[in-house]
Amino acid sequence: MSHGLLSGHPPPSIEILQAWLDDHGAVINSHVEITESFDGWGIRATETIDEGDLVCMIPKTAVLSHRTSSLPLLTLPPTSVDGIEAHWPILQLSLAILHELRLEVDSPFFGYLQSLPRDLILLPVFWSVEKIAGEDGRLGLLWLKGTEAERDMARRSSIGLGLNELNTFYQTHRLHLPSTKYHPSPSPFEAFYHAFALVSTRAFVIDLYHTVGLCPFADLLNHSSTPHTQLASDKDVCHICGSLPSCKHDILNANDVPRRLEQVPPHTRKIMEETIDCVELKLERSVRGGEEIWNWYDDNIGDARSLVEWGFVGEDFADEGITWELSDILGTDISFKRVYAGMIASGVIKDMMDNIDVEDPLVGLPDRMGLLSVSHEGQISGYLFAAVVIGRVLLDEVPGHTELAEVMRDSLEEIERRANANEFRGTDAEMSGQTKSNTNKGPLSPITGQVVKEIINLLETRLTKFHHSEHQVEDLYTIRDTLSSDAKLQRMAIMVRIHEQSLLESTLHKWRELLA
Ligand SMILES: C[S@@+](CC[C@H](N)C(=O)[O-])C[C@H]1O[C@@H](n2cnc3c(N)ncnc32)[C@H](O)[C@@H]1O
Repeated sequence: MSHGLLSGHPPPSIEILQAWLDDHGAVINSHVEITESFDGWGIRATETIDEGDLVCMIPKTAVLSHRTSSLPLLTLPPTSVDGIEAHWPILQLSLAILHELRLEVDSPFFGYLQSLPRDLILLPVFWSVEKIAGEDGRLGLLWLKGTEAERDMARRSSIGLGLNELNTFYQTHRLHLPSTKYHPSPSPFEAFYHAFALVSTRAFVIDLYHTVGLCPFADLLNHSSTPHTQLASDKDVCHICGSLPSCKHDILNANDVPRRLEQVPPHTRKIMEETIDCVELKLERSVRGGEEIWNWYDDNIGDARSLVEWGFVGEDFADEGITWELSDILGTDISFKRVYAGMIASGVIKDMMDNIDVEDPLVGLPDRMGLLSVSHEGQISGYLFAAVVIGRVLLDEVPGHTELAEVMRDSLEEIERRANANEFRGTDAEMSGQTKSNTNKGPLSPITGQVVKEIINLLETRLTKFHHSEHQVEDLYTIRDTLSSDAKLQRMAIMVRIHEQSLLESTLHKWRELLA
């Protein structure tokens, strides 16, 4: 079933978009052009453009947000979904876009809206809807079983962005959307899904007033983890009227400077009074003529997040890796969680990690505190290691903090020494008499042996959660390559699975070697 929006209009037109951008005061570098890329559009340089030059500058009045849309402001509904407040801007923007799409040519944003993808973007959240994603979606979801994408979807559902939550939200609001000339009756759910997918794949955080919005032209840039540019916008505007310079809503400090602008140097404040508030894309490195200009969408976008939020699987694979929840390791026993929380708070885990001085350690310290993960380099996070020691090895005999810290540190040192010696033997077996110490021979100490077995067990269990977990990575490539050409969703899902399975298996191999 179709969403029924902009049906009967000619296909997206670059000329109409360009005329609309001109009318709205957008400044576009004369050496860039819209080009075909990834089943859609992207932006390319026609000549070399230097670092620091502008790609585009879009007045905030041309940003489509719940503030610039004519949809009356909605109030936050009472809801049983925890955390929906944080996602209210996304849902509100989705409704605003739906309203503007329902206005069709009567929307002041029509010249922009007509340029957006017309078909519903098949994000995994819609894959279970048979009439939308069909058999490809159903089978694709099976391939996502046990992957980070499945966990990410569950997390989004818990904060109000799953399919059921979207349905409940739209069910509540659809009757309150104003009738329009072209859509006198409420639009079907697919129409809201379409608007939501546009937000998920192309909205930016704008500022305190607009919160999130669609930024015409800037949203044409495709993503890379080695981008040329990223969107810049002054965020600290007045949250009531959106003004960047001082306004009547401001609370002033003793020097009559608005508190929100205290950090801004006086000459910059003066410039703000005289210029139009815009969002900007400036080149952070130069780009050669003919090259596509890449944007940066967010930190930590790996396969799974990229698929769940943007509907594609890139080549970057650069997020937090494979993750666990604390309850996966410690169960529901609150006493283990207390001990673990105490170890984090007292900095013991960080100290333990700081003491390890080997090349390419098996256990590493991730940027995010408390992250339980296997990183893309195949490193177990120090937090995961600690949780395994506390919850799976010491079991009922959890000793005091000092003793526990010693057990963990000794065990980690033994593991890293052994791994290092294995590496040394593996790479330079002929060199004799250079084994680093006697502790690198013979069986591991009982506690360390147990820790290693538990980590192996954790990784093996994760592998069994996959759909058809008996398949080897080579089998998966074969399955992917023999899929019919229209099985796009399954193909993406299998790629996510292949990357995660390969990472788990190579990590597992290193830990099994410790027992060999
Ligand atoms: C902000 S839009 C970029 C413009 C979009 N290509 C268009 O035609 O309108 C983001 C969407 O572009 C596509 N995209 C962006 N970067 C990509 C990449 N590296 N690989 C594949 N698709 C990408 C995805 O469909 C994504 O949801």
